[in-house]
Amino acid sequence: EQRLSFMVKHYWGPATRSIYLGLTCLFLALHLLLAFFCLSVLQTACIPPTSSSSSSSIPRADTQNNQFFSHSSSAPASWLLKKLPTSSQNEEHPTQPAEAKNHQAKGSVSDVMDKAKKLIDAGKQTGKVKGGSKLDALFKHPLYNLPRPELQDDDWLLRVRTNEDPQEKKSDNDQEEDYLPKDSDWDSGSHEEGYEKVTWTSDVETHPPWLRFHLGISRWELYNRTDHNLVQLTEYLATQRILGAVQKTGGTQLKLLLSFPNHGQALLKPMKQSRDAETDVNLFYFSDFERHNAEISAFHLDRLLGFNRIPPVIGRLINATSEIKDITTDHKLSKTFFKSPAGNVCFYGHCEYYCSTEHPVCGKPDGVEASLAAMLPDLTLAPRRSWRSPWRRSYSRTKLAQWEKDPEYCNSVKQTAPYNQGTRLVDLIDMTILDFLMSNMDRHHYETFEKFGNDTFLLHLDNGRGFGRHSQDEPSILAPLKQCCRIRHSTLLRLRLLSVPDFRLSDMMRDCLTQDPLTAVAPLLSEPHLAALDRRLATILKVVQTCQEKHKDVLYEDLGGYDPCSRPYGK
Ligand SMILES: Nc1ncnc2c1ncn2[C@@H]1O[C@H](COP(=O)(O)OP(=O)(O)OP(=O)(O)O)[C@@H](O)[C@H]1O
Ligand SMILES: [Mn+2]
Repeated sequence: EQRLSFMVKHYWGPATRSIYLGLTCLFLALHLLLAFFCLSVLQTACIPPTSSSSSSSIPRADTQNNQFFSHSSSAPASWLLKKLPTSSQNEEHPTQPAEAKNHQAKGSVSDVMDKAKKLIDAGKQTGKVKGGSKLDALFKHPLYNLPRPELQDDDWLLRVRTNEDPQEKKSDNDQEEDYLPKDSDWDSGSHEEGYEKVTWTSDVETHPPWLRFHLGISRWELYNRTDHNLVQLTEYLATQRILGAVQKTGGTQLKLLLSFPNHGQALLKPMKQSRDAETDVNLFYFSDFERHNAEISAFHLDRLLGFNRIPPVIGRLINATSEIKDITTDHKLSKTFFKSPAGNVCFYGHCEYYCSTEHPVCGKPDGVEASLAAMLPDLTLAPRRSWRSPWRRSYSRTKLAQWEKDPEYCNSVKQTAPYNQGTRLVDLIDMTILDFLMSNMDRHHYETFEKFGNDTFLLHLDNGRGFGRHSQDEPSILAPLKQCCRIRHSTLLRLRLLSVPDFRLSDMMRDCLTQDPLTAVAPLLSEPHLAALDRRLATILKVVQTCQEKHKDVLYEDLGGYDPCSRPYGK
């Protein structure tokens, strides 16, 4: 430093020197100011205004856990090109985005600072600007950008086989099926009428949105929220020409499998009753109608909670005549079409519940509101396991389930595989929270991808029976949380964030839902349904608080020493 000041003295005049000093002071002052903003913004966002005891319940960790990294979001398929036995082979794959390598540094102090800077900008906007920017600010919050373990090759559900893949690999212990054939195989498929000729290669750029979605599924989530492909996928579902529509078997109510020209598919659930109809109080949960707007809203709610465990769902106005009746190859389905006394096109299909002339799906005159969910990869490529929920209802008008009779029920669940290790129990609690918020009593089963064994997320499929009643809550849905008194730390912090006025869950949901095409017809959730979300969120937070007053190990620590609320600077 002496040398430097000597040089400054030697070469620069006294005037320049004072400018130099002034600039240094300004630089330091700006940094102090920045630090001050970071603290204030992060603290207001993380600590709810009402709870004074809550901050003490957040354990403070002192070290940054360096084993955590976040993974690249932009080009998931490039990770799947093939198994890479050594790191040196990495260089052979120029398709791996440079970004992926840069992301290795994520989770570091500088990264947290980066996020904090962005937050300051976002924080300045909140309150001033309406709607959308609050949602942006929410998703920019560190709680929605937590460092994740770096994904290994076997953390991806599927991978693309490339020409360089040695043939003998198949004879290894490697049992996995490769997702895409070799590039040279592309041309050999037979072509069905209307379907596009497949021109995909291992290059991500050539993949349609549905394929990118499949290739982006990982061990811990169904999609990466920041992946640009999600926007393309939702647009794709909303606009693609419908080439095929057949009834999908499995389950109890009517649903259709749609096919698109580039071989993508969607699961359609039609609107069967007026959108705002509250479920009849005398109907059992298992007799309740499925609602298309519940499927759409559940996707957004799950995403807002930071889970990312529901396949993307959008709303679409379907022409029952030209987009179903005229094109279907399903004769049993086409036979159920009729014209109602009012002159509307109706159909009812074949299924266990509500598939009759008395419960038809009717257009106005042929426009039918429906939810379209992106299809998961075919079961032959990515088999799934279905698990019976330990808190499954009895599905009987008279019998009670074991969990309804035994207050110590959770103790036995906690000792039973797979709930006795890993994240399975807290994953189930996450699902419980989602279900209580939307009042879904119909979660009898859940599914996982077989490939990932027990160390994986739970798919939250089938949400059609949520959002049935806004005037009433269903406390029994919270039984797993109440009985086990266990919750992921990150989940709890996000729930608290969503109860802060700036990020109120109902406001966030309203904003998310306005992005859906069907909002043009009518809001997907009425105001009473949105208000019910805030009320139920408060109930969940109260249940957790009661747990914390009675028990010690309520929080499942998943932040790995990273606490975005108490230590915004890492060190
Ligand atoms: N997006 C999806 N992609 C692929 N398969 C799906 C998707 N959503 C649901 N499924 C599968 O379709 C089956 C039936 O769907 P769903 O559970 O929604 O119908 P349902 O009629 O409500 O069933 P149930 O009466 O059993 O509740 C599910 O078991 C699930 O495995
Ligand atoms: Mn169902």
